[in-house]
Amino acid sequence: MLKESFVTKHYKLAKERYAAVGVDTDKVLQDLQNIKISLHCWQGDDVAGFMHPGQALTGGISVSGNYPGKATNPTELRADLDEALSLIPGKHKVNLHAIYTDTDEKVDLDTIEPRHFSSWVQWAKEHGLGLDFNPTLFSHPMSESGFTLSSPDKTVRDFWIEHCKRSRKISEYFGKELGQQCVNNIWIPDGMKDNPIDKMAPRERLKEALDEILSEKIDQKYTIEAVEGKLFGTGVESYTVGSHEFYMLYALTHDLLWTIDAGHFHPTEDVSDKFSAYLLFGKGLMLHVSRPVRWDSDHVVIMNDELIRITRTLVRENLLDKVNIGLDFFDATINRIAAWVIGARNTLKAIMIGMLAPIDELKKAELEFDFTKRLALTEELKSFPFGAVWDYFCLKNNVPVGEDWLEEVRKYENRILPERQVDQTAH
Ligand SMILES: C[C@H](O)[C@H](O)[C@@H](O)C(=O)CO
Ligand SMILES: [Mn+2]
Repeated sequence: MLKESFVTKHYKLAKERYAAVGVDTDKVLQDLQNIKISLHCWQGDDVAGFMHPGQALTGGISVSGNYPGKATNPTELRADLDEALSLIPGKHKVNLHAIYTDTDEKVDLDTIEPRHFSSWVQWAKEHGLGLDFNPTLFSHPMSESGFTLSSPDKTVRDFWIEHCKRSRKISEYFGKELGQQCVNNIWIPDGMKDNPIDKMAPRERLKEALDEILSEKIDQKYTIEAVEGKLFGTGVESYTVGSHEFYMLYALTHDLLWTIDAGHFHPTEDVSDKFSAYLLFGKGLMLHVSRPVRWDSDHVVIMNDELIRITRTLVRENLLDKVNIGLDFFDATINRIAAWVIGARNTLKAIMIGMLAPIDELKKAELEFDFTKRLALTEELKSFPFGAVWDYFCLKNNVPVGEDWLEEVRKYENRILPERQVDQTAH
């Protein structure tokens, strides 16, 4: 374990080094303190949820691995989230899916109500957390055809419209109870494995369904819809009804958020390039920070160039108050709590790295066509002592510095998870 005096001494040196290029590290730490990351609950149980135990994961997404000890009920999931959040500096949000109900009642997606999530609200209040929400339009008999809101079958469409309407009410409830806006993110898996004859009709049906879902006005102070497109999913390689262009334009014309999931584009696309293009016209974005490896594989977020490009863009272009940042990955080959901690700490650290730069000076150099200075300075910054600033941020937030958090996860794993293994085999 690093001594407090060691971390402080190193921070002082780093502060001096950054001051030499006009960067105020104390101000950066203040700004970083205000950043909220929405932690996706579904990393804790491999996107299973608690509504329909044993239901297979469908919708063209999949989780690989079978690491022992996954959460099997809301109490366990909240305990795991508590553990993860205790290792992540700052105050954050938790992102729930509709299948994460906490109730003894027999309830389905078209009958859920706010009260089925009251324990989550209670918990969020106790921990000073915000909540986000997602209707779940997959892993259900009504999505078996591969179509939900765009289905040609009216019974199927109506089921999902009802579910999405109810999800809005749950989001509104979260927003009212917690005093902060809840983002209600709609993603549907609809699409076709092979070439369709008609790409227009499913999109017309999706548009009509969304119009119907949103027909009741709800105060955006409490909740706002975000709509998430995708290039393709497994089994729907030829056509995705909710494509990027569809949702970008829907969000723009309906005063909503457009969700950009870093794993949902062609692997060579730079998603950070889309922020300024959209935000010149649109209200805001929901960002799903993920890591696609060759495709939408939902790997745990690491500190790679893609992540840095995303966070640097958010900082340099002053977009942090227009972009809601959430995580979206699911890996069961490693400890699930560690997965949250690694992804969240990396995202925060990458935002901090974006902030640790003489941005005004770099913008001035660019305006003056001094591309030599721009390149020289940005390259030098890559070896500045940002690690010492991060360690100090962790220390100030009373969370473990450096790799010490892993020891905490191991202790939790040894104390808590074996009991679950017994339970899981017993069922
Ligand atoms: C489980 C989520 O709804 C899902 O990850 C969604 O956000 C997505 O990205 C689907 O590929
Ligand atoms: Mn996503």
